Amino acid sequence: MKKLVELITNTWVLGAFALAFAIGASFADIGTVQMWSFVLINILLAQSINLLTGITGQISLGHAGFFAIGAYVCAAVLKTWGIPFPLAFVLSIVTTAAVGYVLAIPAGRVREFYLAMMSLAFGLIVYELAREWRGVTGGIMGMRGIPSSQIGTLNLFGWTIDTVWYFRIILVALLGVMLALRNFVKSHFGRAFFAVHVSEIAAGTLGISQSATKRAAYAISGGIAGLAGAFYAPLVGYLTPESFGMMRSVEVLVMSIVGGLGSLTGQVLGAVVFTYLPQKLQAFNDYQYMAYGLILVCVFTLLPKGLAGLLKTRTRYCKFEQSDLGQGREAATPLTRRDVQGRAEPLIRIQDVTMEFGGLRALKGVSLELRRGTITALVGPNGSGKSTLVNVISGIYKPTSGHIWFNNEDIGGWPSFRVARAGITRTFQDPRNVPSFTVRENILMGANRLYLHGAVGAAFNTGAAQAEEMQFLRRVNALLDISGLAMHADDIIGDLPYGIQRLAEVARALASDPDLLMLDEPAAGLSEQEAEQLIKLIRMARENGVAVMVIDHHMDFLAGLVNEVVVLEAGEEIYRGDMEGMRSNSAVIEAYLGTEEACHA
Ligand SMILES: Nc1ncnc2c1ncn2[C@@H]1O[C@H](COP(=O)(O)OP(=O)(O)OP(=O)(O)O)[C@@H](O)[C@H]1O
Repeated sequence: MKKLVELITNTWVLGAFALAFAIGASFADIGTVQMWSFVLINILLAQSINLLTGITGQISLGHAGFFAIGAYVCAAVLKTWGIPFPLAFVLSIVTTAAVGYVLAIPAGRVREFYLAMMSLAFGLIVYELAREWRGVTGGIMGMRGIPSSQIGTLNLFGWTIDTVWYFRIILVALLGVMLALRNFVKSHFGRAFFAVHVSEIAAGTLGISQSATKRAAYAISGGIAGLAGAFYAPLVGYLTPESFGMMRSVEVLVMSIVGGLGSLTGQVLGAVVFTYLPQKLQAFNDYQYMAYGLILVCVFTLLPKGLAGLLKTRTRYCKFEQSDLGQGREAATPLTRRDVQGRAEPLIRIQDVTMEFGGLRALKGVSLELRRGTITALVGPNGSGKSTLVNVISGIYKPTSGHIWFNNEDIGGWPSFRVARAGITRTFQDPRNVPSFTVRENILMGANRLYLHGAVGAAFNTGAAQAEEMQFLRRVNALLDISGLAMHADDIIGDLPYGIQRLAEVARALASDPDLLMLDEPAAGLSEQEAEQLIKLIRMARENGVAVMVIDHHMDFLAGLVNEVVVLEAGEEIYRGDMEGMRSNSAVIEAYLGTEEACHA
């Protein structure tokens, strides 16, 4: 099955299919070709909502709003200005992308039910505008006289575009959009979009700006839906608000879910089914919506991954597979070697940092310096403020007061993505990988902050984009080898044991080539062998000049690994020095007394 799916989704095979349909359109009756065009428009719509909802995780209950804007803008400029229709299409795309970008500003700040309500409101506002802005849209009486392929009034520089040619134009545009989307999804942008979907906090610590990612997703998704609308207007030649109501938005979302959220191939299946199904169900007369509903319920319960689940295929989030990397090419070094000699000044200086949560002071004027090429352990009883300190340094919390000096800048209060881009990375107490990604894709995501090529390079899969991806994949390979994860490289990480997920998260943090690496209880739940691999990774980071801070309760693990220990108690530093001194320090013993950690210590 996998081979079959790979075959039918191969670019050349898809091209051959498209060519067959393009030629076949000359022999099919006009009604059939018109129907094919509707399928293509629905595929565009499904791809558009899939990018926003399936990949970026931003539910959209008002997607028909973008479709409507695209259609009305195209229709209005074609009717009133008489410009060539490709230009009208560009205007539709630009307008809907701009609307999407602006909508993302409020929508990007809310989640779940609030986001659903906001997107619903967007769809309703556009629908009401279409009904009430009679001067432009014709209101409920509709907009007539749009140059149409059906009645032969659509022209391009004197060439009349009939239904068959119009279908061919939509087909070419759709293929272009799908290829660009496929390239985009497999790039660091696709991985960033999905990272935001899974955990906005973790995405931030990988250098991914949550708000910029959402704005980009809304703009691209809006632009594609706008293009679908632009194609729709001359196809039907007549627009009424009823084509863009709430039902249309729901239909688009359902089409994408039934096809398989997240799957590009699934969207094609969903769109085909949902263009033909309502027609076929007309045979049930008054009961057609009941039959429609029943089919939906069955699909949702029996096929949780939609029709794409039947194909047993998954969307890849990486441009190359292991086999593409080639054997015997020069091995990459996993980290850039930082010169430590003669750099006595600390890499990061935490100065008098206080963090309050309401009335609770989790950190009380903590000061700390970390140097390149050293490992510092941060220990202390539960609730002493260790994770809070890591959260403050990594930009997840804004400190109530104090400074964090890094490269001569006070980064205290910077957003997490900015901190990560500056070279500070971390792992979490509970690993925050992307469960549906492979180990390789997860680790590659760590390199996100280092990519230089932009969205256009990613969509067109330029040579520079490929070279960069290849370069980071080689680094990932080196990290896979060092961490002992090579045999799991292409396994889905969510299916693997906890210890492997933890190791992969550490490898992912290292893939960002950080200056400062902070590990929050990295050894918890690891087997002895996995703990050894972890130690190897941490030592390798130190040898390359990375400053490492490790929170852990396991003194056996820390002993022999760290250069310095800092002990926190109730948000204050109570000890700083070596492991030996810590074991005999009375303040430390008192802090731990009666707790489980005392036994370890
Ligand atoms: N977001 C938050 N809101 C309110 N209180 C918080 C928040 N985060 C941490 N705290 C509180 O701050 C204190 C320090 O918590 P923190 O998680 O930093 O401790 P810790 O030393 O990492 O503990 P553990 O070893 O159990 O992880 C605790 O009292 C905790 O309840």
